[in-house]
Formats: sequence, structure tokens, C-alpha cells
Amino acid sequence: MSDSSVSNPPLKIAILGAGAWGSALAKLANYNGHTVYLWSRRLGNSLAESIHSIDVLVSAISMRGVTATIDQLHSLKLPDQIPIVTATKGLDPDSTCTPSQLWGRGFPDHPIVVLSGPNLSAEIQQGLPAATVVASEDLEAAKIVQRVFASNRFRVYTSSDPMGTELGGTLKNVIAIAAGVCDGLQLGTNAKSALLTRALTEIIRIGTHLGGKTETFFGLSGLGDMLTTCNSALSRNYRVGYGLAAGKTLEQVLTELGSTAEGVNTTNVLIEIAHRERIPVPISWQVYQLLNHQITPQKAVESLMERDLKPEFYL
Ligand SMILES: NC(=O)C1=CN([C@@H]2O[C@H](COP(=O)(O)OP(=O)(O)OC[C@H]3O[C@@H](n4cnc5c(N)ncnc54)[C@H](O)[C@@H]3O)[C@@H](O)[C@H]2O)C=CC1
Ligand SMILES: O=C(CO)COP(=O)(O)O
Repeated sequence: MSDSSVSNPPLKIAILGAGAWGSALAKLANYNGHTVYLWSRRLGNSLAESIHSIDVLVSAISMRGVTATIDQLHSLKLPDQIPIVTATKGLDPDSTCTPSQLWGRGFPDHPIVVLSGPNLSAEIQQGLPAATVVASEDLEAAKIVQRVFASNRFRVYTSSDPMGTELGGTLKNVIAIAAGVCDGLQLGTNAKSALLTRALTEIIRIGTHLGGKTETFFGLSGLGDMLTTCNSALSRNYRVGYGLAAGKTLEQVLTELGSTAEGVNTTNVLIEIAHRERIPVPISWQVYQLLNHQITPQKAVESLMERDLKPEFYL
């Protein structure tokens, strides 16, 4: 049996961002026999050369670098109509847009594909089995990206709901911080299940308001990614919450982490959106206050437990 279970003509893929996720995605594409050009500011290689005559562009840049990278690409010649894949899980603080919205505005003639799922990069680097979702309004583009990454170690599903797929992966980072607090305070399994179940309701409330489909949030990129990120010490966002519960300051935790924890910025942008759109997000609100030094972890738990009583579901 060949290394890869999927045989496809080799393509030229540029992956922007050589951090934890970009490097893992490069390994998956290499495994399938594609030629990968990994570009990063830190590597100092040429962006123009990296995108020359490529078939697919993948962005695995952290949120704070997305706009600058789009601007930089504008001055270069991207091959016509190739799919642009965004794997970033964040929200832009200036516009409150998702990365796929920024890429769509920047490159309106290219199909935009969101790649998101329960994908801790350290496990993928080890070759452990995992699954993900590639979502686009352009199904043919999603299928091209599916074939780029799918193998006997990485199962890739297509979806026609890019917004729901992207928001599931983005909003669960806020909840992963809360989950880290829950475990750090040793609140028990009942509390953790209650937190994650109510958090899913919260994600669906805001996610559907912003255009995602309800069923997507029950899938791999929603519930699936929430379960992974909220239950693993490999998750940087989980570790932020865990560190705060141990009495560390946010600054201390982020310094120790030395890597991207998108949930911190996402919480601030999410609360801005929730206030603007008048959408209740009680768990994310406690995370916001905690990150902004307005509340202790213990007080955040008390506030959630003492909220007004209500039915679980509104019919
Ligand atoms: N690590 C993981 O397990 C996964 C990460 N992600 C998402 O992928 C994105 C990247 O995460 P990681 O690779 O883990 O982070 P990382 O911190 O390891 O790497 C970040 C990358 O972004 C680049 N970057 C940062 N600012 C930039 C700027 N101003 N201009 C150009 N490039 C810039 C860095 O050079 C680096 O290549 C995040 O949005 C994260 O949520 C998604 C799935 C899994
Ligand atoms: O998105 C991820 C797993 O799917 C990675 O989570 P962290 O960014 O919290 O490490």
C-alpha cells in the first residue's frame, strides 16, 4: 500500500505561515506528493517566488498578520482564479471580520475555502489520525482542497457553509479559555459538561446570527473542535485559562506560552460584536472580564451559577 491512500496529480501549493499549523499542513500536502512552498516573514524567503505558478494558496498566518499579508500579495501576481484556503482561527479587531471575509474582499475573483476542524498541530505532526472540514461557496474549489490534504491519516470533509465552519473554529477558542479555568479550578466533570453544552448554545446563537448554519456547529468544525481544544493541554487557549486559574497574570501566561493563543484577541472582538448586535453571550462575557482584569476566576464561576433561572430551550 502506498503512503497516501489518495492518488492525485501533484500540485504546487504555497503555504503562508511556517508556524505550528502551517508546518503541519505542509507535512500533510507533502505526504500526498504535492510540491510545497512554505513562506514566512521569519524565514525571510521571497513571497513573490513562493507564489509563482502555484495551483493553490494556503494561509496559516495568525490573525494579526492576515491584513498585512493580503496587502503584500496585492502588489504581486497571484495566478488567476486559484483557490485561496484560509486556516486562521481569529477575528480582525479593526473590522470585526473573519479571515475568509478579508480574503474574499481582497481577492474577489478567487474562490475562498475555509479549512477548520479538531486539528491540534502537534498530533498531526506525529501522524496521528484526524479529520477536518474544507468549506466554500464554490464546491469545486473545496473538492480541489479536499484532494490536496486527504490521506489515510487525514480525513477531509467538504461543506458549503464557510461562515459556520470558520466561526466554529474561532469561537471555541474563547470557550477553551473557560474550559482551562474550569479544569484549573478543579470544578469537576459535571461542571465541565455543563460549561461546554451551554457554550455550544452560545456559539450557535451568535454563529447563526452572523450567517453560519446551525448543523455546522454540531459538526467537526464546531462541537468537534470544541471537544478537542477544551480537553487538551496541547491547546494554547486552554493553557491560558489553566494558567489564569493558577493565579498567574495574563501577561505571565502569554510569555510562558511563546506562541499564538487567538482566543485572547477573539474574546475582545466577539464582545464588541455581541454588544453591537445585542446577543447574549454570558460565558464569553465572563472570559472577557477575566482577560481584562475585571474579575477573578472564582468570581466568574459564581456569576455564571447565579444568573437568572430560565428554561433550557425556548420553544
Ligand atoms: N497550532 C494549531 O494546532 C492550529 C492553529 N490554527 C490556527 O492557525 C493560525 C496560526 O497558528 P500557529 O501556526 O499555531 O501559530 P504560530 O504562532 O506557531 O505561527 C504564526 C505564524 O503567523 C506568522 N505571522 C504572525 N504575524 C505575522 C505578520 N504580521 N505578517 C506575516 N506573518 C505573520 C508567523 O510568522 C508564523 O508563521 C492561528 O489562527 C491558529 O488559531 C488552526 C488549527 C490548528
Ligand atoms: O485550533 C486548534 C485545534 O483545533 C488549536 O488550538 P490552540 O490554538 O488553542 O492551540
